[in-house]
Amino acid sequence: MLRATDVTMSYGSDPVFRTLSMGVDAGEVVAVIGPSGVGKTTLLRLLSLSLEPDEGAVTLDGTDVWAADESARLSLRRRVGMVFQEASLFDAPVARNVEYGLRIRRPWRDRLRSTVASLVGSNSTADAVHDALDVVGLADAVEQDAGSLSGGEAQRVSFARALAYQPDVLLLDEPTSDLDPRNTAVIESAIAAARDRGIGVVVATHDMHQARRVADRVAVLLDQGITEMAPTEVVFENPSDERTQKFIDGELVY
Ligand SMILES: Nc1ncnc2c1ncn2[C@@H]1O[C@H](COP(=O)(O)OP(=O)(O)OP(=O)(O)O)[C@@H](O)[C@H]1O
Repeated sequence: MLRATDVTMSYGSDPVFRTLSMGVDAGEVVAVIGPSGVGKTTLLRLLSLSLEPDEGAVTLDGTDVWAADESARLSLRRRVGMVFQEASLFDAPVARNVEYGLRIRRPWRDRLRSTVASLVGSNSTADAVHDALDVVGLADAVEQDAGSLSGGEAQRVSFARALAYQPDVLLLDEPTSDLDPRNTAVIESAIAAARDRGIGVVVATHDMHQARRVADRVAVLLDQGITEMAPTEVVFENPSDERTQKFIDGELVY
């Protein structure tokens, strides 16, 4: 569904990727693993359609995103949600924070439709907010002020905000690196719930155990490219690339 093909990318004269290719399909979880500084965040920015590659193509359902005009690109971008390493909520009730994702991401026609629906008593926005919060175990926190949440709860609300508007693809950048095991488990089960709803999920993580727990396929990012992309068991049990094996065995020092 979402694909980067032969992408080359540099910051100034510093190359990050050379002819990198990878993708995610609907209803699967792909984990991107690799050492710190290898380019996981840069890859997610490419997949979020906010960073244009120097060369190569990023396509969503076959449409070349950077060959499309500005308004088509905006529509494509709306189909992709992102959760960052740190939650950034504003000081308002939890429900308002989750709703915010719906408001900024939906095209204006949908927004108008949902405003009209709420006027006639059918409140699809409230349902979507409640449903997304339920997935992260915070349905009871709708009225709570976001400023009073713990770090882990705030991250769960960030996830709910991204989930609420039903993206086709969800990108997660180290979503649990600051969380305790309980909040990590909640986010991991929310990842599975997103997958079960047909969303394609890409999660960048430095935690190989997490990749093993959540992913259907794993992409290994090393040496300015994907050295291996395969079903999770294959990558961990029987990788075909020697560098992948060394990375997984902890023998590659960066
Ligand atoms: N805006 C930028 N301008 C210049 N260089 C950048 C920029 N963003 C990232 N880089 C460099 O590109 C490389 C890849 O960075 P990136 O943040 O994508 O890696 P990462 O794998 O996500 O790292 P980490 O796991 O530490 O977050 C790094 O060398 C980084 O210093």
